[in-house]
Formats: sequence, structure tokens, C-alpha cells
Amino acid sequence: TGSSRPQRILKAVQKNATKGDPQSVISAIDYYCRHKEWAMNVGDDKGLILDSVLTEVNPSMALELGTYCGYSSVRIARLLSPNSKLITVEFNPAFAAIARQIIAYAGLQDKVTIVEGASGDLIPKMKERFGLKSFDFVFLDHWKDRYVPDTKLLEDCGLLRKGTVLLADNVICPGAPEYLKYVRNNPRYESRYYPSVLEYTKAEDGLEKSVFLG
Ligand SMILES: CCc1ncnc2c1ncn2[C@@H]1O[C@H](/C=C/CNC(=O)c2cc(-c3ccc(F)cc3)cc(O)c2O)[C@@H](O)[C@H]1O
Ligand SMILES: [Mg+2]
Repeated sequence: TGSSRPQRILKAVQKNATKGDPQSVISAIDYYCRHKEWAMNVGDDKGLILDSVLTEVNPSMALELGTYCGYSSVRIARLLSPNSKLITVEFNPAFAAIARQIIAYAGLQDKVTIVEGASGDLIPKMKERFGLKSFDFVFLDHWKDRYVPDTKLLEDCGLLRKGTVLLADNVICPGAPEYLKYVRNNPRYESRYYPSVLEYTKAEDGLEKSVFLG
């Protein structure tokens, strides 16, 4: 049987990027997915917004829901301060295996922990498993109908603190209408939409940044 898209993305990284150089890994994936084969990475346009929000927050503990190939894990981890960590959740073992190799190729394996499983099962175990109080930053990029239930679960598990920043991908395309309703009409969140484009295309998409007010 042939290779998978994530396997071909890993091959493109190994061929075109420099080991230990996160920016070259990001550029290799963006080049491959723009010119050879589209893939659902947050991409370079929305990636610049992710970079700027992340730099502003400068989180000690970051969470990502939906690792896929690890593209946004590399984007996030490369900007973390020393001793800051990213936990990324992925339930497809094949995707997790590729992501682990891409994150390691970028030299970021010491800053990123990939946890395999469904977010709904793992979120309630985070405090005990990682000895953490709360997350400073959460990037939502998994199944779009899981954004609301997982946000509520993070609240209920006390994993959000006053000032925690949630950043959600794809709120226009494929869309997360329930999530937008949830965070925009909720006194416990201060939300702002960042317009952009769907990765590697000219279609409209954007990121929603929501600050938890406690
Ligand atoms: C059960 C909870 C749960 N727990 C743990 N891991 C989970 C999970 N639910 C999902 N995963 C993993 O996350 C990734 C899925 C991500 C889902 N993302 C999109 O569907 C998407 C689509 C487009 C687009 C496609 C086609 C178009 F035409 C236009 C746009 C663009 C985008 O940027 C997109 O993010 C995979 O690795 C899943 O294994
Ligand atoms: Mg996405």
C-alpha cells in the first residue's frame, strides 16, 4: 500500500529542512502543502497570527487540541520561553507518530509532550498527570464540533484561569458556529476575530481569540 499524506509531509521535511531548525521545518511543510499537496495545517498566513498572539501571551503552559502532523506544535514550541511547555492532544496514533518525528526533527522534543487519546478523556486527567494548575494558552484545531464541549470541560476541570487565552482555528472554514456563539455571547469571555485565509488558499477563514475572564 502507498504512503499517507502525513508520511509524505514527513518525507518533505526530512528532504528539505535542516535538523534542529524549526523555521526550516515550517517552511518545508508550507512549501509542500502549497505547491504539492494541500493539508490541514494552520499554515503560513494564519500562522503569523498564531505567532503574534503566542508571543503576546508568552505562556508557561500551553495546550493544543488536534496535533495532526505537528505543524502548529512546531510553530508554538519554537516561540516558548525556556522551561515553558506545550501539551498537544492527538487521538490518531499514526498521526501522533508522524508528529513526534516532525517535532523531533525541529529539535523541540524537550518542549512538547504529545498525549495520545481523545481530548474529552484526557482533559480531566491533565492536572494529576502533569501536575499543572492551569493553562495560559489553548490552541483549538481538532474536530470543530468538539470546540464547545472541550472548552466547557476545560472550565469545569479548573484548567482555565483569569486571563487564559483560547485561540481557535477555522471558525469560518470549515466553521465552528456553535463555538462562536458560545464565546461571543458569554460574559466570561472577551472575544476578538482575526480575519485571514484558509491555509494555502484564497478562501476566507480566521482565528477567534477568546480571553477567559474567570
Ligand atoms: C475527539 C476529540 C479529539 N481528540 C483528539 N484528537 C482529535 C480529536 N478530534 C480530532 N482530533 C485530531 O485532530 C486532527 C483533526 C483536525 C480537524 N481539522 C479539520 O477538520 C480542518 C479542516 C479544514 C478544511 C478541510 C477541507 C476544506 F475544504 C476546508 C477546510 C481546515 C483545517 O484547518 C482544519 O483544522 C486530526 O489529527 C485528528 O486525529
Ligand atoms: Mg485547522
